[in-house]
Amino acid sequence: MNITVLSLFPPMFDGVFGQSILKKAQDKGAVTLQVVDIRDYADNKHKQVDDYPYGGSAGMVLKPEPMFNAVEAITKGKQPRIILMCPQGERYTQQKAEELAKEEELVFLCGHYEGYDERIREHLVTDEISIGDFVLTGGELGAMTVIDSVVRLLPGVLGQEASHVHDSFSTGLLEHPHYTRPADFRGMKVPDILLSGHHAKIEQWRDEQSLKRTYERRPDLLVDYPLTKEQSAFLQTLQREKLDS
Ligand SMILES: C[S@@+](CC[C@H](N)C(=O)[O-])C[C@H]1O[C@@H](n2cnc3c(N)ncnc32)[C@H](O)[C@@H]1O
Repeated sequence: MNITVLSLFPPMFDGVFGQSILKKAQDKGAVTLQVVDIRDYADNKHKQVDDYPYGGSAGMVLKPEPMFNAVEAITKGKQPRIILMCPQGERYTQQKAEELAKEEELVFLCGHYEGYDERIREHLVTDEISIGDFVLTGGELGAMTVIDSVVRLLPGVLGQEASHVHDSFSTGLLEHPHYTRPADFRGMKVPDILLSGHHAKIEQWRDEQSLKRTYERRPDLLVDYPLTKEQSAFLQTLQREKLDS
């Protein structure tokens, strides 16, 4: 996969792209990550990329020319998804990460200041993504978040066993709890079942814990979740326990 980010602050990406899974994914050849300075595509003498809003109001607005110029130069002959980071966009989910991970080429546009000229949204982009109902200073942190979540899904990036298939949201539920050594830490003990070596029972415990955790923390995820007969029965037990408590 090739990912290009358009930003007014390219150095912000140095740390994140140069560490951990994003670095490994590049080293393995699973992804190329490129950050382009929008200012390089400004077509005026002073490399101005923003201007006052028509109609007047506080803040500056990103001009259309640099964004259009940059996208046209980068995408020559290709038709990649062009993703605008935007608090007014579709709220980002694991399902969207899985969808984007199937693409060969992605381009991210990071806004700044008060926002960007509306013609960018209307005529340049294919997707608008919000990483949550809050406002960041710029699209960079959002783009990093989306890129990280997409790249870890690419084949081979997380190693032989694709551990992300068990991650929260990938299954539709929250993931079960994890424990590691020591089995007894200051009197806080690891559940006996995990030390039993009984794989089928451990799987059942994990499945139930995943359901319990989702029921307690994110019951909204259960609304459309296709429960098995066993899961329905376990959920009813949890509901009865709640009523009795
Ligand atoms: C200060 S914000 C502009 C907010 C805009 N005035 C509004 O109210 O919708 C500047 C830029 O940060 C990015 N941004 C802010 N919040 C975001 C969010 N929740 N998700 C994705 N990008 C965000 C966008 O690229 C946005 O253009």
